[in-house]
This record gives sequence, structure tokens and C-alpha cells, in this order.
Amino acid sequence: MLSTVPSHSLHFRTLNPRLWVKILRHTSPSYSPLFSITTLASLSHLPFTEEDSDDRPIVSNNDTSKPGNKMQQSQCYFPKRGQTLELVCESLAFKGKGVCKVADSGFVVMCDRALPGERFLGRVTRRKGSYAEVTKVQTLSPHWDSVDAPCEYASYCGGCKTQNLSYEAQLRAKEQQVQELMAHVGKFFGQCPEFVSIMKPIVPCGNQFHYRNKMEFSFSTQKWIPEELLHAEGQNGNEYALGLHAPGYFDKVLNINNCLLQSEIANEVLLAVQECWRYPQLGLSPYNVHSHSGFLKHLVLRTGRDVQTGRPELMVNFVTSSYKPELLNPLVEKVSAIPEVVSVVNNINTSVGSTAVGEAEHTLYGKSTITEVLRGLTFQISANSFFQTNTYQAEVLYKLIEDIAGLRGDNSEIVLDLFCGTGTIGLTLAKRAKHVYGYEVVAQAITDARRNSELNGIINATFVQGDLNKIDGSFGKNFPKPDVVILDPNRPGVHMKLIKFLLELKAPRIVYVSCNPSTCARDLNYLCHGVAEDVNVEGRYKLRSVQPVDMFPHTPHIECVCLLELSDPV
Ligand SMILES: C[S@@+](CC[C@H](N)C(=O)[O-])C[C@H]1O[C@@H](n2cnc3c(N)ncnc32)[C@H](O)[C@@H]1O
Repeated sequence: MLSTVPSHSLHFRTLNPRLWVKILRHTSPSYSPLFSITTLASLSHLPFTEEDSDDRPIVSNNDTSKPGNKMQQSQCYFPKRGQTLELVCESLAFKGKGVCKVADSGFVVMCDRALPGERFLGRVTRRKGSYAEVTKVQTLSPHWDSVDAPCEYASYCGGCKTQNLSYEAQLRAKEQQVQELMAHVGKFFGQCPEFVSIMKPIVPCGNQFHYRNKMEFSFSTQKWIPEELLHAEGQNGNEYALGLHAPGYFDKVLNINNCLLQSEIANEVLLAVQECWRYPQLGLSPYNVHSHSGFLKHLVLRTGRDVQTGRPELMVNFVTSSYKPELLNPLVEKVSAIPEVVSVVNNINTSVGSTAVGEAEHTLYGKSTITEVLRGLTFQISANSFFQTNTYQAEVLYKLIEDIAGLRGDNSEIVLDLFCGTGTIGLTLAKRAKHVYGYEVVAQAITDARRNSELNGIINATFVQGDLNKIDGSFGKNFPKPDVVILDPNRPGVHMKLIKFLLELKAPRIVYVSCNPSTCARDLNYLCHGVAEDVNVEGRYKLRSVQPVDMFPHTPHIECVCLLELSDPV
């Protein structure tokens, strides 16, 4: 029987910058671009707990028992709001923020868009207990890895944060982040002699631009103008905008005519819409998120591929606050004149929130879905179905998953695909498996997964809708014991109930695919070392490999594929 969870309220907190504060406080002040065993050795004793994920201060002003000690000095030192500091960025951490230490005190500050090695002046904007946030005022000397960002919006846009760091340096920073998290949150350094060989070098992304097959732009009554452009001639913050949200603003949008992350053809569509949607005679108004009035909410562009010709095919999705197709007609005519546009849909979203998913959908031109090919299988993609956003790198990722899953290929093994989405991973494994069982919470994704298996003539896959955070004793009764479990949760990671289930299930192999290395490291720690707060939960797995994959260049996101093997197979 599964034991009860003593303190699971802690479990779903996302590990936050405080963790980096602890790591950084104890590392050398000089920037070390590569993973350093010395650094990690000096860190291995640090008590990284999940308390690091809440907002309580982890240091106090009173703790000054050993004057002269650098760490103690840092505990006494707090910069003031508005104070300007000269800083050197040491590494990239949480959400791609640059991490720096104040000279002499070692006090940690975080700065958006500061690059490792960059010396700059930063103004303190916020104090957060044990660390402070600063905004960059002026770069004094750039890092030698800095490059000119090719995108004209790179300095202001919330989309790409590290475009002006060379791609090689971005990869090094991501690799270092994963290693440090696995060492300290996963507690693998020190406990695992093969740690260095387990950590694989990051797989770079072959296409560093134009890699996103889906982009969501927002219409707004308020065009965001960056501070440094405020006084430039002709700049007016009251104009309408269509583009991406300014970092930190839900109500201000940076107007964008071209985004280097999406396909060239998607940019053609964006420009076509930009050229005409403001014409007064069309009577189109952007949605106002304050007064909840207005019509146009989002423009979502999805790029797929015609299975027969291999040519790109595009879906244009107008998300509006009500159903008035006659108002959209001129825009539909304009975009459907572009030959690659094969589908124009209208999602109606009457809620006051900013989500682009509609309660109702109408097809205004062409088909209601587009297609894409992945690992030789065809997938139908509708406006709201989940699909890996970087198709090129998803091919690489799924090949890795297939290799790591290590199916014998004699169709004798059972695969359990947890958090299966539209079934893409399970379906790519089905040809080598006896049967695939997929579980997923979103009903529409399960419908898509079943349709995708039919479309590809796959009959050995079963997809079930269910919430994996709410499993009970009956979970596991409807499928045979798996040989391989695929775990692909979203950012919060795996719930303790499921961790315990997996530890009881004792599948020989688990492939953990993660888009958040901090929660991944936490869960791997539980699966390998048990749960410190619950002596009844013992770890049963050995970590065999951690393979970071760069799916999203110029952003802080990191994907990892990890292999776990049962310690004592019975
Ligand atoms: C990172 S996606 C992976 C999707 C899929 N494996 C793929 O590669 O396309 C995570 C999936 O987990 C699903 N999910 C999130 N929370 C869940 C829960 N509590 N129970 C079951 N599925 C959940 C999401 O809806 C999403 O489809």
C-alpha cells in the first residue's frame, strides 16, 4: 500500500532564484563558463532544501557571529532601492537572468539581459530578502562572447533574451545550469561517483532562427515604447499595437512586423495583417484588457507541412471576443491570398483573461487543421492542440528518446507514456513495442492522440484521459507492468503521488523528459535517493544519463532527457 505524504504542499513550488543565490554565494567570483568540479566539490555540503523555493528570507541581519567571513558580510549587506552598483555578471540562471555578486560583500543580485562576463552599472529595483534585482543602466564592458543581435527588437522584446550572447556561450550557460541543478537539487554530486560521465554535453539546435512553428501575437490598445525610445520623434504610447507583450506587462504590447523565431512565410502573414488591420474603414478594434471592450484579441500563426509536397502550410487563427465573421472578412481575404495559407479559423474567447484558446471555433477559409510529419508519422494539428513548437529539434529529441528507451524492437515490451499530450512520443515508440498506454489530463489532447494513431494505422496504442496528480489505488490496474515509463510532465514536474506509484511499480527503465531542469532534478533525487521527509519512501533507481537538448535558442528554456534504471531488478 502507498504511504501517505507528510509535507507535499512543498512539492509543487517552482524552485526560484533563491536557489541560485545559494549556489552563487559559494562559487568563485570569477566567471567560470565551464562546469567545474572544484566549484561543485565546494558546494556539495550545502543544504539545498525545498525551502529555497519559497519567499522567506534565507539569511538574516542578526546572523553576524563570524565577522570577517565573506558570507557573513553578505548577510549584513543590503543595497538600497535606487542605488547604482557596478557589477560583473557571473552566469545565467533562473529565467535567463544574469547573476552577479556585489564586490566585497558577495551579495547576490539578478539582472535581466546581463550576460556572463559583462561589466555594467545596474540600478537596484527590488530587494527580495536574500538577493536584489537590478536593471541595467549602462554596459561598461561587454563580454567577449557578446554578438550583435540580428533582430531589431532584441533589446526590448520579451521573447528572446540572449540573442546578443554567442550561441556557443548560450549552450555553455545552459549546460552549466543543468549540471549545477543535478548536482545540488538532485544531490547527485558526491553520491554518484560516475556523475561526470552521466552528464552529457548539450545537443545544439541546428536551426537557431525561424524554428518556432507556432507564434501567438496580441492585439492591444497600448503600444509599448521602451524607455530609451520614449522621446524619439513620432513615438506615441497611445497607438494600437500587434505584437508581443513587453516583459512584465500584461497590458502593453511591443509592435512587431517581423519575428526571427517564426517561419518566413508566417512573417509574410504577420506583415499582411499589420498592413491593414488599423484601417478605420474596417472598424476593427483591439481588445482593451482594462475596460474589456474591443474585438481583436490574438493572432496565432501555426506552420506545418503538406505531407504530399513537403511544402509549408499555414494556419491563421484570429482570436476575437465575439463572433462577427463579417468584420474579419477583409483580413481573411488578405491572408488567404498567400498560397501557403490553407486554413483560417476564428476562435471566440469571451473571457476577460488573456488566453488564446476559444470556447468556440469557426473555420473561415480552407481546412480546420494543418499537418506535420515527425519521425515518419503524420500528425493533424488543430488550432488548440499541443504540438512540439520546434519541429526540427523535436525530430532530434524524439530520436534521442527512442534510443534511450532502448526497446528491443521485437514487439514484446510495454510502454507507459505519462503526460502523453497528443501521443507523439508513444506513437513514435509504438512500432517497436507490444503496446503503448498513454495518460493525459486534457481531453482534447486524448482525442487528438487517438485520431493520430488512426491516421498512422497504429493499433497497439491506448490513450486514456486522467489527472496524474490525483491517482489513487486503482491506477495501474488497467495496464500491464511496463518495461519502460516515459515521463514528460510540464514545468511543475511530477506529483509526489505519482513518484510513490512509480517507486512501487518498479518498471526497469524510466525516461524522464523535462522542460524544467530544476523540478526534474528534484524528481530524480526522489526516484534515486528517496524522500528525505518520509523514511518509508526509498529511492530505487540509478541515474544513467542526463542529456540536455537546446530546443529554444536565445531563450532560457532547456529540455533534458534522462535515463533511470531500476537499482535491483527482480
Ligand atoms: C510537456 S507536455 C508533453 C506532451 C507530450 N509528451 C509531447 O511530447 O507532445 C506535458 C503534458 O502533460 C499534460 N499534463 C499536465 N498536467 C497533467 C496532469 N496533472 N495529469 C495528466 N497530464 C497532465 C499537459 O496537458 C501536457 O500535454
